[in-house]
Amino acid sequence: MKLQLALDRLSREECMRLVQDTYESIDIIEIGTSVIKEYGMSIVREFNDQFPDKMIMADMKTCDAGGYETNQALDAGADIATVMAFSSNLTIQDCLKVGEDHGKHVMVDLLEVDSREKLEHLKEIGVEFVGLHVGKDKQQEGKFDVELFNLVDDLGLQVAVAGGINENTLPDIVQKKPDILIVGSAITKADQPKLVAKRMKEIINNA
Ligand SMILES: O=C(CO)[C@H](O)[C@H](O)COP(=O)(O)O
Repeated sequence: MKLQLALDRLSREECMRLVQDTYESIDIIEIGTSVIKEYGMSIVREFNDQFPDKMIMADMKTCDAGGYETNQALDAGADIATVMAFSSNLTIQDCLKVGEDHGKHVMVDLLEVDSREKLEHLKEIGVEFVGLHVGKDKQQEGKFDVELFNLVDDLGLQVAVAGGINENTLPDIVQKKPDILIVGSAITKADQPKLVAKRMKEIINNA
């Protein structure tokens, strides 16, 4: 299980400081959608150059022009790009093809998806890696809950999880053994991000 630090709604300098602070505890750096919208691919390039030992996810949240956008992210140095599950099959398949051509990964973000049928369909069209995700706004109604795992049970997919995960909810979530635990605000808004990231990594390692 890997710990991914999600950088959202932060300046370039804040992102840099947070990664430096938490460096020892994180496995993957996520350049969040809001940060990509602010700085574009240049920040993906910069973080890839600065932190060659870490994987980079560019949270593109692509929903159209899949091949083009995935190429942008992977060319800039991202190891993983994201596409939304509600996109057309053609969009998702174009993203997958570009990922394959680069020898890199594409994660299909399941934001607002609650049908098992949809998951089976994604699998049929070649999807191997999905993200169970409670969106930032939806978190007002409740954060990531382990029941969400029912959507992906026994499908043989790689699974990332995200949506307000914190130190209190992490112990239950790690019991489900997702491949990637994506944590944003619980670390980035903490008074001591380094300490929180360290404790979360310990919970993951001890699971
Ligand atoms: O993709 C995202 C928002 O759309 C975030 O990366 C994800 O939700 C993790 O951040 P947080 O832990 O703050 O919810």
